[in-house]
Amino acid sequence: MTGSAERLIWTAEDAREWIAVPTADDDKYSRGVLGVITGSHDYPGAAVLGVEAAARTGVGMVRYTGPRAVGGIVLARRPEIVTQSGRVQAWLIGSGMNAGRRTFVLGGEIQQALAQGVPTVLDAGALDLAPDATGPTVITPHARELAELLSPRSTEATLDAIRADAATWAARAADEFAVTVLLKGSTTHVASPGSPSYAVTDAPGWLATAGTGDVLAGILGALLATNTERIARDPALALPALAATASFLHSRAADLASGGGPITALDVAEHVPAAIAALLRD
Ligand SMILES: NC(=O)C1=CN([C@@H]2O[C@H](COP(=O)(O)OP(=O)(O)OC[C@H]3O[C@@H](n4cnc5c(N)ncnc54)[C@H](OP(=O)(O)O)[C@@H]3O)[C@@H](O)[C@H]2O)[C@@H](O)CC1
Ligand SMILES: Nc1ncnc2c1ncn2[C@@H]1O[C@H](COP(=O)(O)OP(=O)(O)O)[C@@H](O)[C@H]1O
Repeated sequence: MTGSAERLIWTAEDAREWIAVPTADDDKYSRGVLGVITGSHDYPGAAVLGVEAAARTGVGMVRYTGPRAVGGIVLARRPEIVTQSGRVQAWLIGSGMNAGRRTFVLGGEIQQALAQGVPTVLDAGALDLAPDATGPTVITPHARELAELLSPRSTEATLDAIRADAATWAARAADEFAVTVLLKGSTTHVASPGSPSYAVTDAPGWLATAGTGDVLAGILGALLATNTERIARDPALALPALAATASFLHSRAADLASGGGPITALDVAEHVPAAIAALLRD
């Protein structure tokens, strides 16, 4: 089995280093534009949640270019979102989509996005595209999705095996696809080829509710879009650090939203600004 045995717990001190705080010289384009292709007729909510989370993580602009009908729903929640195509610094693709129902047109648009080679998050219904990724890429499966992804390549990659040794399987998938892997769960494991592996611990169990993974993908997309220079300089350092930071912020936003009680996914997205402020303040 390949992959690093080293595993580090990601802390607030680590995460703080990866928040790009805007300066007086910044404008919306210099801060970074995140392109988003998510949601579907079946799961429009996933697009709303990811876009909400990205916008609240802090980014110059979010361009939503997923299915047009979904774009109307996204705009109804967030009029700040731009639905015209244009240049982007990073992509978030796949939340709320079904790979088996990808139309020819949508598949072409996703391939065009991937061909740009900019930092990309592949979630849910775009995980099958991990082998096609050309740029710096983070995939964000949960254990079942990772089993589906790996099982054609390894008969050992069962759901039970992955649950029993999540860190090792995250590292194995990272090597297999040459991407950064963020494997979701009560502990989230981040692995990247040639880099140390990180674990994000202490997430509240209340996070186990529909749509919180879509929120995490949005947070990560915004972090990639706002850190493109650091990613270009040293992708092996930056990608796993940004993935672990996204998971850390997600968890802290959930704590703030919860106060010890239940949460919804949208509550988590709404508390991301306070989680970032606390990180920068403390
Ligand atoms: N608001 C939105 O738009 C939201 C949109 N979302 C979007 O949904 C998409 C799919 O996401 P998902 O990972 O949840 O996979 P999903 O195919 O549903 O299930 C996988 C497998 O789980 C199992 N299973 C099912 N029910 C079970 C049960 N009661 N108890 C135990 N097991 C159960 C069942 O397997 P089985 O047990 O049948 O073998 C099933 O095959 C993804 O694109 C995501 O972004 C979500 O984020 C939610 C909010
Ligand atoms: N028991 C748990 N304790 C803490 N966090 C959890 C737990 N179960 C799941 N999570 C987190 O909740 C999120 C669920 O994401 P995901 O499985 O993609 O759900 P969805 O597809 O509904 O958005 C992930 O960030 C995961 O790490």
